[in-house]
Amino acid sequence: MSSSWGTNIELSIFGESHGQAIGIVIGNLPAGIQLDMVDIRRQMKRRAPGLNIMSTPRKEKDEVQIMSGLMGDVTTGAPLCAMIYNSDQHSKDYSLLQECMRPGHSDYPAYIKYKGFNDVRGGGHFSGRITAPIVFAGSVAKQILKQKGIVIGAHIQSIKDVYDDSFGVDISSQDIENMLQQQYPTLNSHVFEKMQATIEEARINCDSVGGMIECAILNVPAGIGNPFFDSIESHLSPLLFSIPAVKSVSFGLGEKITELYGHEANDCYYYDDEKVKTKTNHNGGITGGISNGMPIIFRVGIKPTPSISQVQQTVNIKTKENTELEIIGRHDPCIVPRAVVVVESMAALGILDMMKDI
Ligand SMILES: Cc1cc2nc3c(=O)[nH]c(=O)nc-3n(C[C@H](O)[C@H](O)[C@H](O)COP(=O)(O)O)c2cc1C
Ligand SMILES: C=C(O[C@@H]1CC(C(=O)O)=C[C@@H](OP(=O)(O)O)[C@H]1O)C(=O)O
Repeated sequence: MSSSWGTNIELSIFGESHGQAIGIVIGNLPAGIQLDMVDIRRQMKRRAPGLNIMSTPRKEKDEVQIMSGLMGDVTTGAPLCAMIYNSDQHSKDYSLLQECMRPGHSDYPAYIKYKGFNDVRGGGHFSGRITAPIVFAGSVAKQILKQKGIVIGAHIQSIKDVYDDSFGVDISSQDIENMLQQQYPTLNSHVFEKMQATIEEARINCDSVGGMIECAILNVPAGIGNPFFDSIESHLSPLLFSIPAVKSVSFGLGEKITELYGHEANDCYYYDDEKVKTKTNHNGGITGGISNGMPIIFRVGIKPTPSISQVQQTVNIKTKENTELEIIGRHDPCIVPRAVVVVESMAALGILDMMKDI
């Protein structure tokens, strides 16, 4: 398995859900960056499991231990290595899953690829748990970007068929900061109750639900990105698709833009004092693969959590028989609320990697 990424900064993630620890090494960070560890802890808590009934009951503190790259709270320029020890593994929940393949999870393709040696416990290296170190790295990236005025924030766009509003063309940094005061950010403050009820109904029915997350990256100057293979879309998408359970990524209006005429889809320019802006932002702040100075807006679609406790049809890979599976154990009835900060983190890492002069 290769778990490395980056052209400017270098990321290498490691660990398994039921192993001793998970973590990340971040190479090529600038030296002399003062990190706000209180903010990092707050970001880690936005993702941490076990906080309420919308989440897996697995209890992990997700406390980050820095092994290298910091003196005091200031980066030294050496690889920044962060470890998070696992403490609440219930590995016996996975005994049957060594042979009965969970529909929708990585078990079957991973069994084939790794010849049955892969660790299925808690999802092993495929686990959503591996997004904890991503949130650490993303929080560092967000802090570096913030010093350049770049602000990133995401909200729950939908849970199943319950929808929040979408970002407006004139979304400001202050709006993002206000939105992020909520543990589970939405733009319409009334909608989360309905979302929560939808998640709870699925949970009670031994089922799960998915949804969408919308993310805004503000104040990226015009001119970042490249045509073709290293467009902003091309650079961010692999990171976003790396988040377990992500099934779609779209920028601006996404697929909806295909329903419009050209005169509706085009974002017309105007001068606001000396700054060039667009009246609409259907292209999500990117044209020709390059930032145009408007907010970069994208959406990520997350599938319903695969591990559900209803009876499902599957195969036993050892006995080579069709069988039924009732999964026991601890699982998120919906991944979306905990993944909001993961999406922001991936966005921050992708943009930081593209801004080579930072
Ligand atoms: C934050 C987070 C939490 C997750 N929690 C669970 C979970 O409790 N149970 C589960 O089966 N999958 C969970 N997943 C999703 C699986 O890890 C994912 O579906 C699986 O690795 C297969 O990958 P794929 O869905 O991208 O194909 C979670 C994902 C994330 C990002
Ligand atoms: C622990 C986390 O989520 C885990 C993600 C996960 C999966 O299959 O992705 C399966 C579950 O693991 P376990 O069976 O050990 O409880 C979740 O709890 C976390 O996100 O920190």
